[in-house]
Amino acid sequence: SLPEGWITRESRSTGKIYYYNTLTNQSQWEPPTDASEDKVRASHLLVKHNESRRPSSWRQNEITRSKDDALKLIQEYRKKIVGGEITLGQLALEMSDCSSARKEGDLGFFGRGQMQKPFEDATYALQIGELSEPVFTDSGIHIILRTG
Ligand SMILES: N=C(N)NCCC[C@H](NC(=O)[C@@H]1CCC/C1=C\[C@H](COP(=O)(O)O)NC(=O)[C@@H](N)Cc1ccccc1)C(N)=O
Repeated sequence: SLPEGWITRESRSTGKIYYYNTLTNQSQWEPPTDASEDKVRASHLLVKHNESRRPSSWRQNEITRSKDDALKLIQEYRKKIVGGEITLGQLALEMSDCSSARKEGDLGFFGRGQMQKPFEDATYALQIGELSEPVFTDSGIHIILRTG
């Protein structure tokens, strides 16, 4: 069987079978490797903006801040976390535009092929316990803490 989100498709032009991930819209000729062994765990704080793919969240019905303002906010949050003033989880609880806010930003374990590519690559590049720089996805701007 294929890892989560992956299906096989037949190429219209060549009739060859290829692999498509319905979660990330990735497509590739080679069969996706089963990422079950190298899963990671992370918490994140998401700040959405008016160019986000879904500019709405549990916190704010219509999100109108600009991408620049979202980045300024994320940088302020990151400074507070690095300075030890507050933890990412506590800040995510009140400020994250993701539904994982209610779990202090915890996303649980995930493998490759599940999250949007910039988010996945940033998380896999972190050491456990390390906090990312601002990460841009179609959802908005994130700071990510790798926890597992
Ligand atoms: N555990 C999974 N596999 N759930 C599917 C992930 C889908 C994936 N999501 C993302 O890549 C980004 C990065 C992290 C959060 C996220 C986006 C959005 C917020 O952005 P929006 O979609 O409004 O644009 N939050 C989510 O998806 C939440 N279900 C994440 C979550 C919440 C609670 C518990 C676990 C996971 C994607 N391929 O779009």
